[in-house]
Amino acid sequence: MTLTEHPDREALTLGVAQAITEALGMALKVRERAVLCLPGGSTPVPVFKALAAARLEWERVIVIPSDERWVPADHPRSNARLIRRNLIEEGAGAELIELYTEGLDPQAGAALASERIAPLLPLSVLLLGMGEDMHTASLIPGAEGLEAALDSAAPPVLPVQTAAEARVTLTVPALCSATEAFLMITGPEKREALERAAALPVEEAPVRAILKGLMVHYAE
Ligand SMILES: O=C1O[C@H](COP(=O)(O)O)[C@@H](O)[C@H](O)[C@H]1O
Repeated sequence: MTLTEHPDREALTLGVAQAITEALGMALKVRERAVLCLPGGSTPVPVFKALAAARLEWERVIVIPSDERWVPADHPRSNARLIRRNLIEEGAGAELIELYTEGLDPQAGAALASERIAPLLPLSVLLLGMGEDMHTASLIPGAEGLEAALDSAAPPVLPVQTAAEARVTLTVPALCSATEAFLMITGPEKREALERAAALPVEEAPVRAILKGLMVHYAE
């Protein structure tokens, strides 16, 4: 893991967007279609908007969410909706592959999402966020299904259940397939949490599972 500290959040946004643009450009030189995996949450939204202005062959890029709440595509908590509104509809003409399927429960939905995602692996570029509880994607401490999603033989997508809601998440082997992987965090609480994670069991600090080779970008 490497950590780049940016002077402020604007510099962080520009730095992460530039790093992703360069990584996607490299991927498009060696693959017909590049696969970009993006998180939900509030932190990456400015990056999505900055990326939308990047001069890339977006029609050759496939975007997938790193995880999803089990809610319809137009729900305010949908990560796919967040990506669609702030990246695709802002000008990046990429194809968005959703993890959610209407009419299926999370178990069946995750199995179908695995079938959609498996042929797209390895990921070309991965951007992740992290919560102060050291969760990343929907690898959430204490969630039902976490152990299975951490397993190195897991399928690409699995369901996880928290006390609050049902979710699906890309699993550790799918996330770790990425050629270039970035983690974007803001605020001293998240930085301290990331530092603490290295000494904790992975079940308590799931972000640990993806730290190898990860490029962390941080601003206060
Ligand atoms: O629940 C989620 O939270 C994390 C972190 O979100 P943030 O608002 O603290 O940036 C996010 O990375 C993940 O994709 C999302 O589903």
